Amino acid sequence: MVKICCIGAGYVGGPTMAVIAFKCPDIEVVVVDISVSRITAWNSDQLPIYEPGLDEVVKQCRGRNLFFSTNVEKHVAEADIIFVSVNTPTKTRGLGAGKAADLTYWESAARMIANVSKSDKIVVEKSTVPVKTAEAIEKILTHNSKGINYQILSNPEFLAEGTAIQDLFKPDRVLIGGRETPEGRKAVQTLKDVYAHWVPEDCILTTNLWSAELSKLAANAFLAQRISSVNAISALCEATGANVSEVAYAVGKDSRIGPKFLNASVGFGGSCFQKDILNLVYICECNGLPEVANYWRQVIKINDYQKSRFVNRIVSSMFNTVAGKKIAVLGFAFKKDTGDTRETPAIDVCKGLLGDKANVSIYDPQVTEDQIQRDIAMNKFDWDHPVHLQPMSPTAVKQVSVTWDAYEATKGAHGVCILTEWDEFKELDYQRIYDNMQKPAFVFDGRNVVDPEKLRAMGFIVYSIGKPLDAWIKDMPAVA
Ligand SMILES: NC(=O)c1ccc[n+]([C@@H]2O[C@H](COP(=O)([O-])OP(=O)(O)OC[C@H]3O[C@@H](n4cnc5c(N)ncnc54)[C@H](O)[C@@H]3O)[C@@H](O)[C@H]2O)c1
Ligand SMILES: O=c1ccn([C@@H]2O[C@H](COP(=O)(O)OP(=O)(O)O[C@H]3O[C@H](CO)[C@@H](O)[C@H](O)[C@H]3O)[C@@H](O)[C@H]2O)c(=O)[nH]1
Repeated sequence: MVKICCIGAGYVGGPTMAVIAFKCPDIEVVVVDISVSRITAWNSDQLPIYEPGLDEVVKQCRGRNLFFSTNVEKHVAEADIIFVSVNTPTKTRGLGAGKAADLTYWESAARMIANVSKSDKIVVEKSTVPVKTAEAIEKILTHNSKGINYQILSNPEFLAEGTAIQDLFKPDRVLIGGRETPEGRKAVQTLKDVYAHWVPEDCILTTNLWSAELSKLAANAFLAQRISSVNAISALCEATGANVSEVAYAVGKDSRIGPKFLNASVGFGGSCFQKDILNLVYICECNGLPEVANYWRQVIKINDYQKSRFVNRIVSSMFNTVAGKKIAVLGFAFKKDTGDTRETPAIDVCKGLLGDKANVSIYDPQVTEDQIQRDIAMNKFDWDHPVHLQPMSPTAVKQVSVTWDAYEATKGAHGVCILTEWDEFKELDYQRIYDNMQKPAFVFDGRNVVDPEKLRAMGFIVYSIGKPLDAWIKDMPAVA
């Protein structure tokens, strides 16, 4: 029986390995992690991450051919194929701080593999890494190899959170990069055979190592660029009376452009886009390509602009001050159908409102108060380290309250901001919300979830990203 071990039981390691175990009953899969609490949760009924469909997949194969363990070294030593899916945060100190990927966790995993291995291994980069990481890893592994043959493959993951199981069951493509040597090709074929259990052959792409590593960064940069493009246009729509949904629809009808990923929003969030673009920017700079670096940096600048533009709209609409006012925030996760808050635009929006002394009352169906308080207090990029290495829970910010009910959050509020596109926010009883709010009652829709005309008929003053402005808001000073 082929044995797979995955180092890192996070948002990627957990679901990807669960699906491999589910689709390949003839393979034993063990997911290992240094975080005891994560592994305990994977072995319980309350999985550490919320992802539609994940519970069923895990229940089907846990204890059969899927195992979660903290015994990292034992399972690495026994495995034929080792996936490495550990954190690759943005560096906060030293050379490349604020841009370059911090490969501390990757390097320590590679050194541990070199120390404990007694048989040949295929080591698979699952984490998103800078181009040429495989070369560095190869050096670490082979430096003291005791005659062991290591083959490094790059197999970046393209799943999106909230749809991870669907994406893994039916991926657009699986990408495998390897060395162009007989041993390298053999290793690529071995991994291809794993995916071939359920992925059609023509969807499994094989390339050289560097193409695979770079394709992951490039794909995320292209995706994020689409959002920044439509968000940039949303600002112009507001200035001119155009409607961003109509513009995006018309633009996306061009088959060369396509309709997906053109939803204007308060800004993109999530653990990947910003981190991976910063990483790309740094690689371009290191390769003497400042123009290319600046081109991609602009995608992040527009994203930051969109978030601050949103906060400024709120403050300027409400007589240029939110001090002492209750602002309800509906949605804190970075997108719907996940409890993940990493780099969520809600953090920046809440910090902006708190900076103007608002009282913020937050409701998200999947995010706990503890998580929200940690996120608001945490320094930039600290979130991307194993949980037990993150700073301890800080003193709670008193101006922030968290509820488990949208009506409670909005009761007595002066304004409501919608920051995540949870389906349930479309179905709320907005008349009830209006009746229980201070007047004038404002809705700031950062996800274009509500029908502005319906809410205006109830009496709300509504701001929807990229949509024609309410007369009230139009009269307020322009903001940036
Ligand atoms: N989240 C996504 O949607 C996504 C998608 C594609 C790629 N990626 C990439 O995959 C990688 C992992 O992302 P994630 O979201 O799963 O992160 P995560 O923080 O959820 O999981 C990483 C896990 O690795 C563990 N870990 C760190 N060092 C370890 C070590 N030396 N030994 C054992 N365990 C160790 C941590 O405790 C943590 O549980 C990153 O490089 C990320 O950029 C993420
Ligand atoms: O039209 C859109 C689409 C997305 N978003 C926002 O963009 C962010 C990212 O969304 P999404 O890409 O769906 O989720 P991620 O889980 O971050 O997935 C991205 O990042 C992963 C990690 O690298 C990749 O594997 C995926 O392919 C890539 O889509 C979220 O805040 C979304 O709300 C928009 O604002 N407008």
